[in-house]
Order: sequence, then structure tokens, then C-alpha cells
Amino acid sequence: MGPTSIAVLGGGLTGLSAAFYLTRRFPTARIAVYNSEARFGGWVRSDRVRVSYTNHHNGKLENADVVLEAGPRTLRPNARSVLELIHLLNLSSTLLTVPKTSDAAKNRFLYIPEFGELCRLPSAPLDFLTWSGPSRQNIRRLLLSSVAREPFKRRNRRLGLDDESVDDFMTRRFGSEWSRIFASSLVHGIYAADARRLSLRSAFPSLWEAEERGNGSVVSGILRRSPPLTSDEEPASSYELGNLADTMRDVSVYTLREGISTLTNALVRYLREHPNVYMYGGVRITGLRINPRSKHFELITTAMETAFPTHVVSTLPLFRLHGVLTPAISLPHLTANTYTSVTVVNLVFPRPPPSTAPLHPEGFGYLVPRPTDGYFNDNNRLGILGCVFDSSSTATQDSSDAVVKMTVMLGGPYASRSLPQINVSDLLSELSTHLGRTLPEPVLVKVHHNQHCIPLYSVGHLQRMEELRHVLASEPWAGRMEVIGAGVGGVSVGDCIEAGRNAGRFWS
Ligand SMILES: C=Cc1c2[nH]c(c1C)Cc1[nH]c(c(CCC(=O)O)c1C)Cc1[nH]c(c(C)c1CCC(=O)O)Cc1[nH]c(c(C)c1C=C)C2
Repeated sequence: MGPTSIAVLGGGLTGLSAAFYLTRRFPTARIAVYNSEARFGGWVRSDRVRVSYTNHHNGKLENADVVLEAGPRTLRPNARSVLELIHLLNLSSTLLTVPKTSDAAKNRFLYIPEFGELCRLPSAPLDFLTWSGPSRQNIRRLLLSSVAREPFKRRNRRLGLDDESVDDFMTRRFGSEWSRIFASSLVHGIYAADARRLSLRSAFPSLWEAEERGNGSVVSGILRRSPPLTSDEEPASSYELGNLADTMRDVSVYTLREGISTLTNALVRYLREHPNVYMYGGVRITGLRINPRSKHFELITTAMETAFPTHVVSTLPLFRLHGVLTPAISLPHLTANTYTSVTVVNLVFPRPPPSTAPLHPEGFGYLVPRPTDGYFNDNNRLGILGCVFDSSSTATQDSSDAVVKMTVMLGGPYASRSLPQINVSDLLSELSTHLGRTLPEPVLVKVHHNQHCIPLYSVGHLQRMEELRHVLASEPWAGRMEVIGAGVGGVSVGDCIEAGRNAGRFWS
């Protein structure tokens, strides 16, 4: 029987996207979205904030309205699911794009404490010829020697190995120093996690495939032409993009005028206006069971009588779903992964006059690799994972360019340091060391502690999720409940929306 009443558990990006596409797929079904917080949107949180301060150079009172993000801040144009949603929700006019040729797109930095300065990463192979900066020899040695030697290294994947950590994979192919510096930084920027614990096949499946394609060499595999679409990939033509494919030509990243929340707010508006959709904000799920005789779902919440949906889409973090299931119907592997917590600190500074040095080089920002002796030493006291130079890419959101905004991310694998209490003067002093200049007093500091915001896919995650899907397809679930979202299959905005887009695809 097709769904007549669908419960969507979770009102973050995945839950809202799922509800949106379910209204299109099952226009007559009753759809209820349950969100534990009164505010929908989950980790996506953009705020427009007014800052007022006295300009010390001319004594004038200055005002600026700036958009600050507590979660994702820029989007990549290759995620078609995001573009489709922007098109379908009529948000194209709010797009702000960053061209591939801009400094924000080309200049990415690492802060490697041993080198004591920001090191720009090459953005193209020919960059090595014109590359400048005091650390270039060190980076060139590290980057080039390992990458150039890799194709000549013998195949060294152990027979029968079906997953390993990102760090083990990178060390095997490129060496331990390369892995510690580059792989750990990349993993900090995406997963805010320890590369020694993250599953390569879940986080970077294309590298695993490249190694196979390159007969053991990742570099050769990348240089070889990619295979055609795999059977579970959607052809580009199945997305309704309007003219967004053209708009996104030569775009590196993009955002929306009022920030990424523009998307979640528009979804909430659409769903609230839809007659068959019921939005329950500030309502927690406390229990989910299946009546053994009728086989109907029984959903117990903090707000209302028990609900009896015919179908359920759970977008809850897996450990939360585990907490609401009765033991009789518990599902496998829901507690196998831990979730990472990230403290996000938005900083707004007055822009220094043009005659003085800028606060930071133009660019995307920088990442800090794992310290040589791990996460529990004193080299990175505050547990800084990286810093984004927001003004380089999203200044067009703001009412004035008299201010500079940046965001520092802390915590993740430095677990014990990701505490909500941040000592701002310690933070500024550490950032000043990274940037090689003394930062002025910020005119605004905003701290968000994102507790358990990103799942850490441990080795074997893909296999475990396959087993979970298998159990959900059999009795008593019989395919009537789907478990989707960042906890299962991909942490990016595109992955979350894609998962929502596919919700209920096989219900008829
Ligand atoms: C709250 C902090 C987050 C950290 N990672 C993510 C969030 C929301 C999720 C994430 N970040 C990136 C990706 C890659 C795919 C994508 O959709 O772009 C994902 C899933 C990459 C990324 N990391 C940072 C930025 C600004 C971007 C996007 C732009 C780009 O790749 O050019 C910065 C950053 N994020 C985190 C840290 C520690 C960090 C540090 C500078 C954790």
C-alpha cells in the first residue's frame, strides 16, 4: 500500500528536503515533520547581525550589517541537488557566486606550526613555477616528492582489505609526513575529525576507486579518465535546474544573500503553506515502535497523542534514533560511529586603512594539520582546526566593506578543548601568530558550540549501512521506514539534500 501518512523525524536540511520532495511524490499523503528545536534548519544557521563601532582612524561611528554562519557557509556548484532546490524554490535571484579566477578560489593555506607561517597551497600544477613565499621549498618538497614518486611505488593494498582509515591509506601511498600534513588538514576542513579514525571508503570513495583504476597507483588512477556513471548515480538531465547550469559555469563556490539559511527558511515557508504538511517544532520523539499485531508504526512525542504513520523517514543522528526505538525492534549499527563537536567563532574586525597591512591574505582561509605528537599536546592549546576568511568570498552579503569577517573552527578531535567557554584574548593571540600580525580588537565575537554536529564514519561504515538497509527492507519494517541523512551517507549540504530528494523513492 502506498503511504497515506508519513512522519519525517528531524527538521534539519535532510528532513526539510525529504518533506519537500515527499509532497511532490505523494501529493495526497499527510506529512508530519518533527523537530526537537522550535527553530527548523538544524546545523544550517545564518544570522544577519548589526555591528556598530567607533572608527579609530577618523573617530566616526560606523555601522554594518553582516551575515554570519554557524554551519556551512559556501556551496559547491557540482552538487546538482542543491541547485535544483534553489531553482524550484525560486531563490536564483539571491545567489552570490565566487569565480574560479578569484583569490578566494585560488588561495588556500595551511598553518604548519613547524614552518611558523601560512603556507599557500598550489592551485594548479603550473603554480610551482611562479610560486613564491618563504615556505615554498618545504611545501614543494613535501607535496612534489610524495606525489611524483607514488606512481612508481609498488601496489601495496593488502589482499582482501575492504576499508581502512584515511590516514592508513594516505600513509601507504604517500608516506606518513604527507598524510599527517595534507590528509589530516583536509579531514579537519570537512569532517573536523581525526584522519586516523575516518573510513576512506566512506569519506573519499573516489580515491579508493582511483587506486583500483590505476593498478595500485592513486595518481595514475586520477589521471586516467573517470568511468561513466555508476548505476546508482543520477544522470544530470534528471535535475530541474532552469538556467543554473549556465550561471554556475566558472564558479568556484557560491552562497545566498542572507546566507545558507535562505534555503532552509524557504523550505519551511513552502512546507507551512502546503495543506497536507504539519510542522511540529519544539517536539521531541520519545519512542517509536511497531504494533506486533497490526504492524502499524506508533510514534510517541512530547507534544501530542501517539501518531500512527504508515511510513517513516528518520533523519535523526543515528545514536538518537537508537534512543527512541524499543528494544524489540532495535536496528543494527546505530551506535557504531561517534559524532564530532565543533566550536565555531565568528569574528568581525574593523578593516584596517589601505595604507596598512591587511588582516589576512586574500583567500579561502587556512587549515591546521594534526600536531606531530597528536591531539593531546600543547602545540595547539586551543584546538584550532582552521580559519575561514569569510570576507574574501562572501563580503557581498554585507552592507559595508568597512569590516572584515572571519570564522575560526575549534574542537573536533581536540575533544576536551571544544568547550563552549572561549578565551577570546587567547584566541586572538594564537590567530595573530598564525597570521603573522597583531589582530585588532574585534567589534563582534559570536561563539556557537555545535555539539555532535558531524558524524565520524569509522572504518567499515559502508558495510554496516548496507546491513542496516537490509534489515529495514525485511520484516517488521518491510521497507516502510528509511534511515537517511548525514549519519548514513555523506555530510555535505549536497549529500543531505540528495538524500531527502530520494526519500520514499521505492514506496508505491
Ligand atoms: C561547522 C564546520 C564544518 C566543518 N566541515 C563542515 C562544516 C559545516 C562540512 C564541510 N566542509 C567542507 C565540506 C566539503 C564539501 C562541500 O560541500 O564544500 C563539507 C561537507 C569544506 C569546507 N570546509 C570549510 C569551508 C569554508 C568549506 C567549503 C568551501 C570549500 O571547500 O572551498 C571550512 C571548515 N569547515 C570545518 C573546519 C574545521 C573548517 C576550517 C577552516 C569543519
